Amino acid sequence: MSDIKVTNLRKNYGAVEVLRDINLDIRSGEFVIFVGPSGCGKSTLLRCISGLERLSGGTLEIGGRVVNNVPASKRGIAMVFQSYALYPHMSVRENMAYSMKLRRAAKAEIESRVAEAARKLQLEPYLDRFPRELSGGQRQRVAIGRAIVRDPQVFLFDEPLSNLDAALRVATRLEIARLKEGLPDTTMVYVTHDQVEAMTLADRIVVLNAGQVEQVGTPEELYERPQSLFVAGFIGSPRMNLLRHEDGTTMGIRPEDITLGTGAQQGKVAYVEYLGADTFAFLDIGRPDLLTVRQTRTALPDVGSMISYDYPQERVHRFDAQGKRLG
Ligand SMILES: Nc1ncnc2c1ncn2[C@@H]1O[C@H](COP(=O)(O)OP(=O)(O)OP(=O)(O)O)[C@@H](O)[C@H]1O
Repeated sequence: MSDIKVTNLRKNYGAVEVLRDINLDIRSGEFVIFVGPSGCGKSTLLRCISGLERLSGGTLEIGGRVVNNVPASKRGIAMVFQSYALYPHMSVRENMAYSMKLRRAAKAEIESRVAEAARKLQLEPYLDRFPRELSGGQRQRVAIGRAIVRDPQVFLFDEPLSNLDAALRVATRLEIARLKEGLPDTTMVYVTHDQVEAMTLADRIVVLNAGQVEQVGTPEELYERPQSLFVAGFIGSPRMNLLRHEDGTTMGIRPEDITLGTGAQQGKVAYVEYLGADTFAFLDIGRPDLLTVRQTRTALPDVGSMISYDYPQERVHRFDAQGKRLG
């Protein structure tokens, strides 16, 4: 069992409270992703789970055991960072074998574990290369392989793909998705600021805001039923249109839920963005913010023209003056 239970966790640096009142239940084998704006405390929470940081309050349990005072090396976890930190003078094989050698594991066991990890991560052709002879994506896979070899109960990832270029990010993201399929019992906790990673990899996403949990849910729950204005504006790109009413309540409508060329409401096309499969039209509807409309494979409206728009009432999200979801 490798479930993680966080109860009333608090973390201060001196007088500065970075995390407060964090309560989380991460099930054994679950893939959970922390997202939130820069500085909200994602990495700090991950480091508290790993044992790299001490909690200022609350309890942390891994596999039913309180680990507040258990050192990082004894928690049965492996961590993969954004900087892969491979040993430059060791081959891929040696890098992956190193932790088991330190533990004085039997040679045959080391070999079979390294071979298994290399197979899972498609690193077999590179086992005798040195890190300098690998691409960034391959290096990151070696770093993941090094962690797999240790056979952790819990895998922690801190923005593992953020140093990779766009194409490698996609390829390595798919590797991580496959890895997750191949390790169904290993609990994975992952920090990212990339929405696509969060939406595609996570069983559940934890949205953090200023050191507190804002909402926990499946990608679909967060997208379809954001419980607060904060989550509504944070999850989804381009972001949800948020129209504030005089009574303080806010109405939200996602760009893809609006149709152009129909309906009684009108806006002036301020500009359009053509992205190939998608087109974004930005309408001036006499409010401070432009209305973003996402269309797929339709003719571009003319900039400067007036156009009608409509949206189904059942796609509208409503929030009270405190930013809480209504209904
Ligand atoms: N050692 C430290 N001493 C003091 N403050 C710290 C320390 N480490 C982090 N902080 C502060 O704690 C807050 C949370 O930092 P953290 O790195 O967890 O944020 P994050 O959500 O991971 O941000 P990012 O997305 O930018 O990486 C920040 O305001 C940061 O300045």
